Amino acid sequence: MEPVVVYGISVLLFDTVLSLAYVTSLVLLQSSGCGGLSAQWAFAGLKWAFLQGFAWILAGAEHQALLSRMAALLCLLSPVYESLQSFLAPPSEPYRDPSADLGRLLLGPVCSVLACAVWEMGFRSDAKVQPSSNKLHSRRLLLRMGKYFKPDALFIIPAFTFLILAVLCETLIPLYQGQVIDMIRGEVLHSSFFYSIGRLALVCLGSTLFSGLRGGIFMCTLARLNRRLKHLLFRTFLQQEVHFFEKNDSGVLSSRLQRDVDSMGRTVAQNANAMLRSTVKTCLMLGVMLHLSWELTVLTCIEILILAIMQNMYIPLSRAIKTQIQHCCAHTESLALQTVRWIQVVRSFKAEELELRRYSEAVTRMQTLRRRGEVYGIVYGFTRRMVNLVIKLLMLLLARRLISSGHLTTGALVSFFLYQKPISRSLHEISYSFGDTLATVEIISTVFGYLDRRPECKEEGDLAPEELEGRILFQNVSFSYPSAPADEKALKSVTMEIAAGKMTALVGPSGSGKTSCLSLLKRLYEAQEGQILLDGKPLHHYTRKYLHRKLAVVSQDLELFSGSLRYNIEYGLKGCALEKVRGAARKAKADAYFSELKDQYDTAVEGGDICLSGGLRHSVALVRALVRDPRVLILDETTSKVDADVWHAVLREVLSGGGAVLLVAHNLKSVTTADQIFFIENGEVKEEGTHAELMARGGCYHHFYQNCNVL
Ligand SMILES: Nc1ncnc2c1ncn2[C@@H]1O[C@H](COP(=O)(O)OP(=O)(O)OP(=O)(O)O)[C@@H](O)[C@H]1O
Repeated sequence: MEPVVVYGISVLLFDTVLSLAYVTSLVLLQSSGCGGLSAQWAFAGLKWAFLQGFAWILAGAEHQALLSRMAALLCLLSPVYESLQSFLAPPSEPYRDPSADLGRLLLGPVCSVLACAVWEMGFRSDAKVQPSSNKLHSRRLLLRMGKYFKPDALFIIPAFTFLILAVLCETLIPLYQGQVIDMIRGEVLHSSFFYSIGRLALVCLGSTLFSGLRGGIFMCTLARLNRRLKHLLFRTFLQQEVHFFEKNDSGVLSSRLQRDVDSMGRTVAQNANAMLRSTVKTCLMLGVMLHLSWELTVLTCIEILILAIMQNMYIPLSRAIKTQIQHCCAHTESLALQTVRWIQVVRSFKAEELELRRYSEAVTRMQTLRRRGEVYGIVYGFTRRMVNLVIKLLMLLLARRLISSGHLTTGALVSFFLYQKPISRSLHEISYSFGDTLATVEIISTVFGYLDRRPECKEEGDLAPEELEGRILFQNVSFSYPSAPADEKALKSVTMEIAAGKMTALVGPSGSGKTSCLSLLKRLYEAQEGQILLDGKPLHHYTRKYLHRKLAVVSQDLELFSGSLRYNIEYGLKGCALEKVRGAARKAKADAYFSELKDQYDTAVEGGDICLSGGLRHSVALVRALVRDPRVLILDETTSKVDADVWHAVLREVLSGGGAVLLVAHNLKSVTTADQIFFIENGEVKEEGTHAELMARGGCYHHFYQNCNVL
């Protein structure tokens, strides 16, 4: 036998001995007029102290909490029952002191054991299977979640007030209905009958009104919470370093932002609402039911115990399925998103069939999981109904006996039955909400994990000087990508100077490290060794906003955002006048083309009115760079696609203003005019000089140039 059962039985026996002693003394006390409610409460306090002490001596620390709960129940049940009886007693039949009824005193321990079993086996099993550190973690997360509701305190307080008022009204309805039924026989005055009807109508109206108000305010609060959380999470995403987006799939991130935030807000708010409503309702209803018939209440408790055990078996299964479906959903969504986004790649590899198969497999898996969940639900629902049916039959038999013996009126029986369904629903709701909240803990933890994530990059500085020359110096820069092993260096001790007013070119075979240099300049990554200086100051000392204005980049992957042409050109610049946009386009010799479009600069691009060709997209990117008045213009592999006129116009514009141009090109023809060329191979600067100097040297650049020309 489990030690905890032995301890439980021992505490029960001790309680019985104490109760017997009390009953004996009650007979004596009542004869001297001292056996009132206060005496019962005093005895309960004394008994609690004894039982606690007994449990403390008897059991070890791991069983203390359980025995304490049981002792509290054993002590509280009887005085609470008697107090409720005195509270609910009609004025015509005032409450008499608790009787020295041995049977009723022994019923206390039976009910306590039942209630303990319901709680420990039915509702607390979630907590039991979780290690205590997890429990603490869950509690901390839920408390933290509660803090996000703080700005809505003004909504929450009235919402909870309406909730309690609605529950009070709901609880009174069946009681008043029963009383009206008892009056229907016409043995009471008309005025009393109509008073009862009016009272019933009033609580019905109150319940509807308060429920509506509560629901409306909760919905409103939830919408506000959702908006706040989504804003916070999206802001956190945007602050993360590039590596974060390489590690995390975009589909999964978007699903976290939409689905998970919705789900965590909804679940926690709804469950807190449901738990509070159901707890208040259960306590009130239980009190009234005990008052109506304790025998029927015991039967109801037995039904609840069986249902709780069944539910306890069902919830972990359904929760596991729910989590699997959620993961599967995110995976399926990400598969579809990836395929649509990279449709050109998919098509060029003729991989449509493959992608379709992968997607179908994911959908089938999701369907299988959903079907399995539904089967569990059906079996569970069927068994629940069978238990309900059997208990209902037993109750009818018992009720017949009670009514014929005069212990119960028909109205009271109707009231009791009217309470029965809501009470089991309330208990079911409490345990479901509890389990559901715990199931959401994983989602909450993931979302909070993102919210707490600090970007792994240096804090931005505060330098933003009016004047900037645009001189860049790479000083012994070594760098390996965060996703690559530390010894796999993309750049190895690179030292080079990009002079202001000059055009510098980075040349080298594929994978040599050219783009890595640009990524470091854009501060997408941080170098592990060495530093990059801009006008003699480390790059990270400047504000990011300033850097992105002064160092304009035209990269290989030209992403245009949905929106107008103007939006794409002034992207990220606040309050940029149209004239400035036009001016930049004029300098890049693109204004004429843009002005011919239907809505000129307001023409929607990227999924909008027009689809720009590769060359025009590059023109947009060049104008976007020029509109910032950059001191350093970084061009990554753009020459092959852009119109030569536009390209030369842009270079002239920057160089004539004394700015620097850094060019990364495969088309070596465009670098022959550069003032300075750095030849990079395997992440190292192998040669530097002008085209003529490097060709004369006959080294790596010379070979590379010749190979490229041959190709
Ligand atoms: N995001 C990344 N994560 C890990 N390794 C990367 C990443 N990007 C590039 N690399 C590696 O870093 C090295 C340098 O790549 P980089 O893109 O800088 O070369 P590149 O000279 O610009 O090549 P290309 O001309 O083909 O664009 C290569 O070995 C490449 O595989």
